[in-house]
Amino acid sequence: MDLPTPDAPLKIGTRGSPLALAQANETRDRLARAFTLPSEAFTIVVIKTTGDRVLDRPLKEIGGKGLFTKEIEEAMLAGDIDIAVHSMKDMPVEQPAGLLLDTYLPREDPRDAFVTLDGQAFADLPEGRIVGTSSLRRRAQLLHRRPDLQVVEFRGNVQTRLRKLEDGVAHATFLAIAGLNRLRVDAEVPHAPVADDDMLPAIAQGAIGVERRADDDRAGAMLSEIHDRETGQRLAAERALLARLDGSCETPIAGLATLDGDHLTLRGEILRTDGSEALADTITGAVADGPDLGRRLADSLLGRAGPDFFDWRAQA
Ligand SMILES: NCc1[nH]cc(CCC(=O)O)c1CC(=O)O
Repeated sequence: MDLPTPDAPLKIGTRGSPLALAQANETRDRLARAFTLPSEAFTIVVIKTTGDRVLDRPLKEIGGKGLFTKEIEEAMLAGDIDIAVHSMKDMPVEQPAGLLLDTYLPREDPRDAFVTLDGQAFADLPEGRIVGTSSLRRRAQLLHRRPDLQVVEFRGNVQTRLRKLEDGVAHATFLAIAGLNRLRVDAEVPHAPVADDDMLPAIAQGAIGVERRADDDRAGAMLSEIHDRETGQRLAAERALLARLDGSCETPIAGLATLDGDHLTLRGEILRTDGSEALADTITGAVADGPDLGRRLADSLLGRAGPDFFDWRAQA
């Protein structure tokens, strides 16, 4: 294998947000360590995506899959970059022809963080308060558990959201703990972890995936050295559940797989967008059967839901 050098570096494509850059840097550092290469043997190429351009509108209005990935995947197919680093929870279950997404870094804490100016717990939020979130899943879970709360649209990076809390736009918001940890702001942002029993996270939350061209053997060989097998096993089950439910990151679906030796437990939840109804179920089996467990859990949820449950299907 011809390893990359500072003169012929491996090009790592990523969005330019602080979290995306942290994830790209982590990928570069893991590759450099695995092959004892200097970090100059890699270059990080920032690519602006449609999703980055339209920050003023709710994501669900813009619609369409691959909002944050299209330009990056085109650059990879064109050979302008060699690999691309993604938050797996934002990734569609299928990739464009010619691309593979089967390398995962060790997963961070998958739970959500409840963020308020004083770091209080979710359970202590007084009645009638305003919560800011742009996630359909968090909105639906919140309204289902706490119909007294008011939910307002909330976007932007961590600093923007904290400023909105200070300005009184909302009393609380939710962020993925993984994001806070990877940005190394977990000490500065007052937050309390939300137990996954109280609020099941998004499918693949906390996991970073690395995509490559299917015919790029060098990238394939290099990525196999940094792949985390257990994260791959958990995501295989979770993403099979998502695929069968026909969801995207903008639908109220939650799911989390955990491993105990050869044993896998997969929990899933689907909700009506307005939170009026939630269905949850758990399935357990052999780790090797993860994708099948995901499909079976989806079928059991779909069977209980009935045809009119899925008002979100029309939302793309
Ligand atoms: N949809 C945005 C997004 N995509 C991944 C993360 C956090 C990191 C992760 O889940 O890996 C976030 C922000 C958030 O939900 O707080």
